[in-house]
Amino acid sequence: MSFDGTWKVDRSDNYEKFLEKMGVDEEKRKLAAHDNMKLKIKQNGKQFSVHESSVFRTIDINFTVTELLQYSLADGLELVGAWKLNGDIMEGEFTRKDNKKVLKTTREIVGGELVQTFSYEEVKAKRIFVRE
Ligand SMILES: CCCCCCCCCCCCCC(=O)O
Repeated sequence: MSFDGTWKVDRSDNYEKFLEKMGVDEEKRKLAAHDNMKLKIKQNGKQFSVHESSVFRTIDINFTVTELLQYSLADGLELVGAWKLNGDIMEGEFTRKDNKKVLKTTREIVGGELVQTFSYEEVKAKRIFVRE
């Protein structure tokens, strides 16, 4: 199943607790709960381009699976890591540059929705995106 397309966040599960564990302050957590996140994804084999837009910012990220990628969160926190493909599932493992702790994330198409999971320090969350 292809990730290609424009996806908008529809609902989240435990996302605020995850952000809290990540150290995001309360004001930004409240905003993040209604961030209108959209991901426009294009895949060409192992190469991906992602156009991310939300109330916080709009950025373009290009990466090749398994190759190291630098990614800055909206509050400036920097991550380095890589996505890999495990069958139809994208699996990402990213290390925070500030404290060396690992954030894991996956993307998978489930029933026509894009489900992104997050895991950091035993706290797990999910965001579910629908096609725009
Ligand atoms: C505090 C907010 C946490 C959000 C965590 C996002 C983790 C994403 C990891 C890397 C994303 C690379 C670009 C992409 O594929 O969209």
